[in-house]
Amino acid sequence: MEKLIDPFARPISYLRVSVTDRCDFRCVYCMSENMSFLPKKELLTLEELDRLCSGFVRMGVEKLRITGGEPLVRRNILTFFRAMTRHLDSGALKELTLTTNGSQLEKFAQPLFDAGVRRVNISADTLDADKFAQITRWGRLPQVLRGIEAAQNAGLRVKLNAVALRGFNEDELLSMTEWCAARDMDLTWIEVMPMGDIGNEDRLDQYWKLTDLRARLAEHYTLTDLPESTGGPARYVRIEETGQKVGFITPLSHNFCESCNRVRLTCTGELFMCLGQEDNADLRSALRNHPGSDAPLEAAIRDAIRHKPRGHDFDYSRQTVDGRVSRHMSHTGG
Ligand SMILES: Nc1nc2c(ncn2[C@@H]2O[C@H](COP(=O)(O)OP(=O)(O)OP(=O)(O)O)[C@@H](O)[C@H]2O)c(=O)[nH]1
Ligand SMILES: C[S@@+](CC[C@H](N)C(=O)[O-])C[C@H]1O[C@@H](n2cnc3c(N)ncnc32)[C@H](O)[C@@H]1O
Ligand code: SF4
Ligand code: SF4
Repeated sequence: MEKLIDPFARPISYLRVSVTDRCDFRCVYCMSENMSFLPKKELLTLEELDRLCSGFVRMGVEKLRITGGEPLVRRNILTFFRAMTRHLDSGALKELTLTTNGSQLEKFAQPLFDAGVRRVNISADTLDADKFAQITRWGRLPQVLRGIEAAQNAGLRVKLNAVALRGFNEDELLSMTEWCAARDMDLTWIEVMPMGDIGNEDRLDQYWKLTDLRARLAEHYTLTDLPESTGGPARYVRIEETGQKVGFITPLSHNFCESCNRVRLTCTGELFMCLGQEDNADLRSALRNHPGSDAPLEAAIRDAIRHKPRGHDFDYSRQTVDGRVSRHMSHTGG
């Protein structure tokens, strides 16, 4: 079947899927404490998610990243992971992976490995238990640490994702780097993005520029730029002293969109062609209106890809948050 190519000749081979907007944490930069969630009937069923993802795989998607909200709080989510194993077995899908807050990994790490997952990105912005409770509001660090350990014991490669927050985790730059190095884990820093109204938090105050973070790291270690890219916004360096990889996701200070290879599906079946734009296509109707045939769904996907924009419009340069998008990260799936 003909592969998906967008108007800027970028092949679309990576689908990020948000399987729920719910979460057991309330990270201050992501959600308000009294966040309201979608009614269950709005969500795609696991069977519908399977049909959609399988359609994308037939059209050339080779990497599937499951995210949310917290993907592992979606009921029976393992059924979905196990259903995707058939695409790994056939060779059509090269990677099945997830981004998680780690809270449920003690229970899920082994079954995920058994379903074919080999790598997992776990989010943790601090290794201090009190600060962790403060930033996640509802999260508890020891539970996440047990989850990380379970993931490694199951054979999953772990990458830690940390949002760089000025005045919050600046002082942990070296200790977190060393903690990850000691456990053979890579570490990726993310700049905070203007997604969704989360009440009184001001992301401009929280914004810690990664060029500054990198310069501080370079005062202590020898950094070698790595040419590799996963087609996403992360750029990587190797720390020569520890051998580990450190990534920088700089959506605001670096333009990486030219090599974009991804689109994202929300838990309600909207396809967002770009994380930083509002334009989306309703795939749920194409799915529900044609239960017996996948052709209308495939046509809707192709049509959507024809509208993929060149890039995002986030801009902090004038010291106001321009180009912000109104939906939450947990809806689009960070
Ligand atoms: N602006 C922008 N940010 C993105 C995009 N994809 C990922 N991000 C950001 O990067 C964060 C981390 O992404 P991950 O879920 O760990 O995935 P990744 O970095 O693409 O993963 P790998 O490269 O496969 O390891 C996300 O939560 C987003 O904040 C994108 O397409 N555009
Ligand atoms: C939305 S979460 C979904 C998956 C899972 N709940 C987790 O936390 O890993 C995915 C990633 O988005 C990041 N994130 C959430 N809100 C963000 C924001 N406003 N700016 C930058 N990153 C954000 C989180 O830190 C996390 O690494
Ligand atoms: S970043 Fe992840 S863990 Fe934190 S509130 Fe958002 S979805 Fe939940
Ligand atoms: S901002 Fe949009 S175009 Fe740029 S990398 Fe992200 S999804 Fe792709």
